[in-house]
Amino acid sequence: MVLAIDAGNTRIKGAVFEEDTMITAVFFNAGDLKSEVWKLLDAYKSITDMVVASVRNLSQEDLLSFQDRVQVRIISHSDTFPFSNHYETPLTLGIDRMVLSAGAVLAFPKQHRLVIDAGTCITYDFINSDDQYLGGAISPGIRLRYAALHQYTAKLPLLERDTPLDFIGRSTQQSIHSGVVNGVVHEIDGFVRSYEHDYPNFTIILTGGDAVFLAKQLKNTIFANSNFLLESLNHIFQYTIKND
Ligand SMILES: Nc1ncnc2c1ncn2[C@@H]1O[C@H](COP(=O)(O)OP(=O)(O)OP(=O)(O)O)[C@@H](O)[C@H]1O
Ligand SMILES: CC(C)(CO)[C@@H](O)C(=O)NCCC(=O)O
Ligand SMILES: [K+]
Repeated sequence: MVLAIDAGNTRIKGAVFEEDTMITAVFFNAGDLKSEVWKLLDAYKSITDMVVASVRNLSQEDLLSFQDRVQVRIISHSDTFPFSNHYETPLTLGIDRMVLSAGAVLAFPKQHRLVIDAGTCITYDFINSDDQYLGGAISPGIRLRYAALHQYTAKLPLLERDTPLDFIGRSTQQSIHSGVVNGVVHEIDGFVRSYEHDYPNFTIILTGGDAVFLAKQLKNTIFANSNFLLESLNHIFQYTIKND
């Protein structure tokens, strides 16, 4: 069994895989990494490997403390990925974006793919059918947009994510919901249209903490897979790392 760890900007996600099947998944804060991982290692004695993708500075000491129990593999830029990286600054490309792109190549061979990760940030990653990673975009995520409106103004309240009633916001609250949520929906629909202009056919993968919420509101029929990064970590492990 494999324990996949996705250390995102806001929270950490962990999942246990038996071959291609996810057995369990948990969310926790960075401060609870050690105790939460040990809980899983104790509950699933067959876990032999732990694969970690992190965009944050995790305590190396914490990670190394698991070494006696499992083989710890921290994904880095020097690992082998199933695409050629055409980013102009490949070493600054986020590890999460690299893992998602690798997962897209492995799960959807021989086609153009657009990965949209709606998390703390919204990232767009495009990998063409020749398995060349071209790049994409980074914009603020939904929670970040609500927080920024509140933090950088005197009058705007901090609101929780909610579906806008209409594109015309008829109150301060409705204006904020429309601006943030419809703004993101139009952004995604707009990016998809731009890509469609250059690439008539491509597979869209929508993931991240806001994926399910957004899928309901997008014009395009896009299915959300909230676990795509964890599944990609498992995929990378099964198909590449294990044989290294
Ligand atoms: N319990 C939750 N805690 C935080 N964000 C949540 C939660 N449930 C849904 N969300 C939504 O998920 C988004 C954050 O996504 P996610 O959890 O994927 O971020 P993350 O852990 O920082 O990962 P990443 O850095 O990969 O984006 C927020 O915009 C928020 O609206
Ligand atoms: C954009 C984020 C913060 C999204 O998690 C992460 O992928 C990251 O830190 N990226 C580095 C910059 C880049 O990808 O070009
Ligand atoms: K993200």
